[in-house]
Amino acid sequence: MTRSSLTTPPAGAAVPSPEAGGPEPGTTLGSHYSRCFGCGTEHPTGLHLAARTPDGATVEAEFTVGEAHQGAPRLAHGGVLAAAMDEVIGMSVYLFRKPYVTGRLETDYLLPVPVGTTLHLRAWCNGIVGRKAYLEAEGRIGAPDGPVAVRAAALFIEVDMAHFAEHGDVAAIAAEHHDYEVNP
Ligand SMILES: CCCCCCCC/C=C\CCCCCCCC(=O)SCCNC(=O)CCNC(=O)[C@H](O)C(C)(C)COP(=O)(O)OP(=O)(O)OC[C@H]1O[C@@H](n2cnc3c(N)ncnc32)[C@H](O)[C@@H]1OP(=O)(O)O
Repeated sequence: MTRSSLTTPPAGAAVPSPEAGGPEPGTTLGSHYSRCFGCGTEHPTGLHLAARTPDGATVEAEFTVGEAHQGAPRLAHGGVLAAAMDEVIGMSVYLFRKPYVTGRLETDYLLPVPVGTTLHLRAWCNGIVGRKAYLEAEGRIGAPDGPVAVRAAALFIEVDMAHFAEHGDVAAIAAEHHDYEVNP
C-alpha cells in the first residue's frame, strides 16, 4: 500500500512474538469498553467488532456494513471503514498487554463497500521500537481470502492507564476494568 515513513518500522525493529501468559491461539477477545464505537456491545450504531486471535499475535474480526455506516447511498463511509481499521489494529496491539493509542492512521481504499457487505478484517504488528508500534491491517470482502477493499498502516503510541483517567472518564474505566486502581 501507499504509506509514509512514519508508519514504516525502522530496519531491525523487533517484531513481537506472542506474549507469555497472553491469550491462547483461538481466544475471543472481549470489548475494552461497552460503549466503544468499534467494539462496544452497548453502542447502538457502532461496528460491534468481536475479535479473536488465531495465533496470539494477530487479530481477526468481521464487520458487516449497516444502514448507519453509509456515506454515498448504499455504500460504506470511508471514515467508518477507517474506524474499523483503527479498532482492529488497536485490538491487535492490546494483545501485548499494554495500552496504546493511535498516533497516525493511513488508509488505502481499493474497492467500494456496499451496505450489507461483511468485511473480514485482519491486523498485525510489524515491529515495536520504544513506545512506538508499527501496525498494518486489511479488510477483505465476503471471505477471509476475498478481494481486498481496504488497507491501513498505523503508528500506535504506548501510554499508561493514567492517560485515559486524566483525559477521559475515570469512573467508567473503574466500572469496567476492575483490576484498575483509581488511586494507586
Ligand atoms: C473502560 C475504559 C477503557 C480504557 C482503555 C483501556 C485500554 C484500551 C487499550 C486499547 C484499546 C484498543 C482499541 C482502542 C481504539 C482504537 C485506538 C484509538 O482510536 S485511540 C484514540 C485516538 N488517538 C488519540 O486520542 C491520541 C491523541 N494523542 C495523544 O494523546 C498524544 O499525542 C500521544 C499519547 C499519542 C503522544 O504524546 P506523548 O506526549 O505521550 O509522546 P510524544 O513524545 O509526543 O510521542 C512519542 C513518540 O511518538 C511519535 N509520534 C507521536 N504522534 C505521532 C504522529 N502522529 N506521527 C508520527 N509520530 C508520532 C513522537 O514523534 C515520539 O517519537 P520519538 O520517541 O521522539 O521517536
